[in-house]
Amino acid sequence: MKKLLTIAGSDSCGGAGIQADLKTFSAHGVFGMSVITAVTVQNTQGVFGVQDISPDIIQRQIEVIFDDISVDAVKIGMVSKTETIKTIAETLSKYSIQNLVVDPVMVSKSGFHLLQLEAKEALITHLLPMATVVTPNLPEAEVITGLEINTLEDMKKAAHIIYKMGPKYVLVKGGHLEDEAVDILYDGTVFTYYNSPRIDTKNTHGTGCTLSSAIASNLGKGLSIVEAIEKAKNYITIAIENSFSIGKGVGPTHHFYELYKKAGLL
Ligand SMILES: Nc1ncnc2c1ncn2[C@@H]1O[C@H](COP(=O)(O)OP(=O)(O)OP(=O)(O)O)[C@@H](O)[C@H]1O
Ligand SMILES: Cc1ncc(CO)c(N)n1
Repeated sequence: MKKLLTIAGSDSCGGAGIQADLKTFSAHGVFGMSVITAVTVQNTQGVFGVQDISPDIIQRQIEVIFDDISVDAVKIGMVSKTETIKTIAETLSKYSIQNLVVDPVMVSKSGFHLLQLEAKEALITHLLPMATVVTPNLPEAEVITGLEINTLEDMKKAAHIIYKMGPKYVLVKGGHLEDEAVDILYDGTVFTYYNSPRIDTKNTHGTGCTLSSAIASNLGKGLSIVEAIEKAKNYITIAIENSFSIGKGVGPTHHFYELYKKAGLL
């Protein structure tokens, strides 16, 4: 079985963060491992607090995994603050990482800062150059580039600027666009479009975490970047189509829809 690692924050209500990543890994038939960077106090209505894990414990979690297990792909999500980012980058650089998906998580859908404002520079300097692919949503791409992004042309411009920061590929996600959910991949030369109709639901908690973990799973299984994103886009679209309410706010996507259907559990 392929072995996947997520380095991210815990979401107590289970729809985003580490919990979404591990569910996505399981749905892809890969073995999921986790290094927790921060514990959030979170439900479907918002994020109400955060406790960062100490850099030493983050470093040692990463080291014991890589010293023991060969990891086929890594996904990085919520990294909270500068010290955490530097620790992750320094520790990972001691190992040869095959596939690294960096989801530059900044602000939750409810508006909570999951990345401290001053940590943006560290994320750009230390994590983006290590990434196989970086997956900003529109607000994140705006913060990283300083552009205002409203159109597909703006998304392409942003992808170009982010590409220059060092990742091998950039995927600018259009989940925040009005009509269609178009994601654009840039490899330094060619733009590849991934289109899906906009699904009319409020239950989109953890869509970004789920997509980036699905991409990491597919890269870990040896798919090319274009195929890995194509399959991941298909997976997230089905997960959003079958999303559901669990509380009073923004509900999670369905990580296991296809599997449950096959198993007769729906
Ligand atoms: N309503 C929707 N209908 C169809 N696809 C969507 C919708 N919302 C998001 N997506 C898709 O989900 C994926 C994740 O994109 P999105 O921009 O929502 O990430 P995100 O904002 O980082 O998510 P989060 O911060 O909640 O984890 C993309 O492929 C995007 O196109
Ligand atoms: C822990 C965590 N990571 C990422 C996100 C972004 O969806 C979230 N809401 N919570």
